[in-house]
Amino acid sequence: MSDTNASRDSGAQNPPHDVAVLGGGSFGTAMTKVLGENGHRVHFWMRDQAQADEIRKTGINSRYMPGVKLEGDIEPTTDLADAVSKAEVVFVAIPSKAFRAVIREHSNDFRDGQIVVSLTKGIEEHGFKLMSEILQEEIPRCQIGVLSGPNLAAEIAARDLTATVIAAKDPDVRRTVQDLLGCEYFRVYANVDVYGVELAGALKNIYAIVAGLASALDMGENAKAMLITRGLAEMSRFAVSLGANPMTFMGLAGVGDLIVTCTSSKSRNFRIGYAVGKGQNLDDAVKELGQVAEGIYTLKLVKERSEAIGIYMPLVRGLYEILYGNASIKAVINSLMMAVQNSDVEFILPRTISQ
Ligand SMILES: NC(=O)c1ccc[n+]([C@@H]2O[C@H](COP(=O)([O-])OP(=O)(O)OC[C@H]3O[C@@H](n4cnc5c(N)ncnc54)[C@H](O)[C@@H]3O)[C@@H](O)[C@H]2O)c1
Ligand SMILES: O=P(O)(O)OC[C@H](O)CO
Repeated sequence: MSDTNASRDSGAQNPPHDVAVLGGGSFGTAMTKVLGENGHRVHFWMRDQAQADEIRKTGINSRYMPGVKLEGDIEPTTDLADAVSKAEVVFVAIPSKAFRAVIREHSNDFRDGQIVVSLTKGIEEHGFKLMSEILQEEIPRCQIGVLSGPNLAAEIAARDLTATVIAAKDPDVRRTVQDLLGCEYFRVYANVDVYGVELAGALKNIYAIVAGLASALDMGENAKAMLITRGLAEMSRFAVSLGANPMTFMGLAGVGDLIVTCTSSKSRNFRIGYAVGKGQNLDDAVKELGQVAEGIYTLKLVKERSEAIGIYMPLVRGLYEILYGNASIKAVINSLMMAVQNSDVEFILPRTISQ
């Protein structure tokens, strides 16, 4: 599908490139739209032939982004090897549960030095691996990056002002992705803390579910602020203990993404929490959503991991008890509010400040 009228009026300065986007869901579609509008030729891979045919014919991915027209030089395809072979840079928006399998099956199709950027905000079940670690293991000869931030797909597709973060060790990767994606409504910041940026994107989904629950129960604005702030403290404590930079959690990929997913019903994780808060059972809520809510899987993994390494995460534990342990929401709230362990200490202050 090619549209000669599609322009780079959105502000990108660099010449057009061939890029691939893997994953035909909401976020793959949103990123394809940005890249197409920036004038790049986008090889947009999805597994469903009918969906690829629809996009080729109408420019619309009606299952995941109804009413949104993809403009520009977009090539929908179900041939992943072909998409990857033509691309200078590959963006991967495949849910974490399927991420490794797809990359492994096609690992020989990637080239030495090819830039591969994960857009996925999840953790692999076995071994607590992040997506960039999977890329490193499966296609070690590629240059790897991670994109994360407060990035609701529907708002990006509507060209609402948005900022994101590209994290990569290599400055060329960071600059290339900034050039490809940046435009008048999409601003791309850079960070070297790949692990922190990526882990923040996965962790915030847990607190979005908590915030959805709180919203369903009409808990009020004070409670919302408490949950977001204590969620930030909890996720930073966990991530820093695993090697992330604490400053990352003060940025877009940390507190920024936490705010947007904890305050918007456009977040699928928030919607799962809301549905459960209104009395729906988790499986039914997931079925009704019909899209991925990574937080329900991340929650289990983070609970196990935090207990294994001795990091105090009361919100994670409480949500786990509600979603997987049949605890009543009221009982969990009560135990969280009355907990004594650590709860009266907001920060462990540096000695110079506390004295
Ligand atoms: N939607 C957003 O606002 C948003 C924003 C930033 C990051 N993300 C992240 O992007 C990732 C993808 O999310 P999404 O919003 O596109 O999900 P989605 O539920 O909208 O779509 C998921 C897509 O993955 C495809 N898929 C599932 N299993 C597959 C497999 N085995 N092989 C190939 N394709 C498969 C589905 O067919 C579908 O096209 C998630 O990790 C999510 O956290 C989403
Ligand atoms: O819809 P969610 O909950 O998967 O959140 C989407 C993005 O991660 C928001 O930045």
